[in-house]
Amino acid sequence: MIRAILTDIEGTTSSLSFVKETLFPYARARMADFVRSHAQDATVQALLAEARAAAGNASLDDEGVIAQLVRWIDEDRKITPLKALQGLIWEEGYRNRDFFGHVYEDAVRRLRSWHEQGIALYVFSSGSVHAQRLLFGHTAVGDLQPLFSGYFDTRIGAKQEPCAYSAIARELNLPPSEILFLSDIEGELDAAREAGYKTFLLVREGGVKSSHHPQGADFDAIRPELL
Ligand SMILES: CSCCC(=O)C(=O)COP(=O)(O)O
Ligand SMILES: [Mg+2]
Repeated sequence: MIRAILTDIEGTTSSLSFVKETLFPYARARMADFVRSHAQDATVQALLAEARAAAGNASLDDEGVIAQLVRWIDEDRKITPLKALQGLIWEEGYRNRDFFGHVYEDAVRRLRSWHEQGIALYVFSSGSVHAQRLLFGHTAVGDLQPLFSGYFDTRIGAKQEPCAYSAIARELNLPPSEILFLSDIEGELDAAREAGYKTFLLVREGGVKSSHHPQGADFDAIRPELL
């Protein structure tokens, strides 16, 4: 019996195009100004130090770090300090209503229904926990944060490593076999399955099918017998 559902965001609850065509360009265009204007902020300083470590170059100056961060955005690298900085930049975008967090209608409906049934809902995304809360807190249908019991990002581990899913199960205090993980990426589902989770692949528009995970086009394809 499934007691908790852990969901990915990009390509799963939310469209790839919202992340790649709205969020990423918004942060890319503002990264340099944001870093320069917050260079004295302790949180930003710590993230820049983490970015230098991830780049393997402790002596990079701020302009060098900015250039590295922009390269990572262009390469869609899931580097933890980059993801944290993007979240801080997106905060302004949500606050100014430059965009809403995109969540598919079927995902909103099923998340609400599972929440009503008492199934605990969690998020696991490469986007920072702050960015996850912002996205679900500012959707076109309102604040969806009350549906979720918790959020995880790559600070707990990489999404294609089974140990990340084991660590999340420990945090949830649940056996992995009672957690269903939803994602659009087979490698993430393989890692979750190796950790003992149940899995479901979302094959939304342009998505890639799997030979070995239950799958469907949207959340409505997640049949009650899977839960
Ligand atoms: C939290 S919204 C932005 C998502 C993001 O930055 C990203 O890289 C997508 O990662 P996911 O693990 O949700 O596929
Ligand atoms: Mg995804």
